[in-house]
Amino acid sequence: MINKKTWRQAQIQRLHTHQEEIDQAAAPLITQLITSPFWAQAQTIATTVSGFGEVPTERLINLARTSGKTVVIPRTMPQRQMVFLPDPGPEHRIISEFGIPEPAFDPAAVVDKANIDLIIVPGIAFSQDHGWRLGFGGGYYDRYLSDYSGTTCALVPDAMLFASPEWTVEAFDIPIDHLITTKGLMSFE
Ligand SMILES: Nc1nc2c(c(=O)[nH]1)N(C=O)[C@@H](CNc1ccc(C(=O)N[C@@H](CCC(=O)O)C(=O)O)cc1)CN2
Ligand SMILES: Nc1ncnc2c1ncn2[C@@H]1O[C@H](COP(=O)(O)OP(=O)(O)OP(=O)(O)O)[C@@H](O)[C@H]1O
Repeated sequence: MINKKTWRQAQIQRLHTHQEEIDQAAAPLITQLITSPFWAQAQTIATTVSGFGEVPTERLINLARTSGKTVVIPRTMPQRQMVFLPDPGPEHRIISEFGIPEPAFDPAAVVDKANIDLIIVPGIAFSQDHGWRLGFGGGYYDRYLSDYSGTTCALVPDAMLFASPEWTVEAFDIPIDHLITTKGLMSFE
């Protein structure tokens, strides 16, 4: 098996060439998400502000807000830690050193992970055998999810879906509970 870093770089390149397909998959994937039981049951939802090669999340953020849910988005912290804060909206986000719009840090506003009902986890590749996930390589979500007990899901366009992991699954990797794919919902709980 080729090394994880090489495989990740190739997959990121691949996603860049599939941006149109990813953008087109967004609407049907989001429809599946908002009609799922775990969406209905979630009051506080964590998602990301998407970048290039990712499923666009802005519409999803708006849909959650208009259905009265609280949307929290990540802020990266030193030592590859991450916290979630309420989304202040597009105009009030601050661009991080990685180029990702984030909420300003306010210790009093950090949302405890026990109070996050559903985390929509970003990634670049997912496996349909067990819901394994590969991200951009920061390890932020693996660390964050290691003691998270709520529900996780991911929006997975075809270019991110693999029959089994083509990358190396490691001891710290946390599988995703529900993959939302163009072939339907795949649950691993
Ligand atoms: N839209 C979005 N926001 C997100 C994530 C995401 O995947 N998507 N994250 C999901 O985790 C967190 C940020 N993830 C990051 C992952 C890696 C690096 C990083 O250090 N990149 C290095 C190269 C890493 C390496 O190859 O070792 C760099 O850019 O130099 C930064 C942020 C939080 N916000
Ligand atoms: N629970 C953890 N505790 C400590 N270190 C961890 C943990 N999980 C992952 N790491 C470290 O983080 C690094 C990156 O992990 P990995 O390659 O799985 O990232 P990723 O899941 O692709 O990225 P991300 O979660 O940021 O999207 C690894 O070198 C690993 O040692």
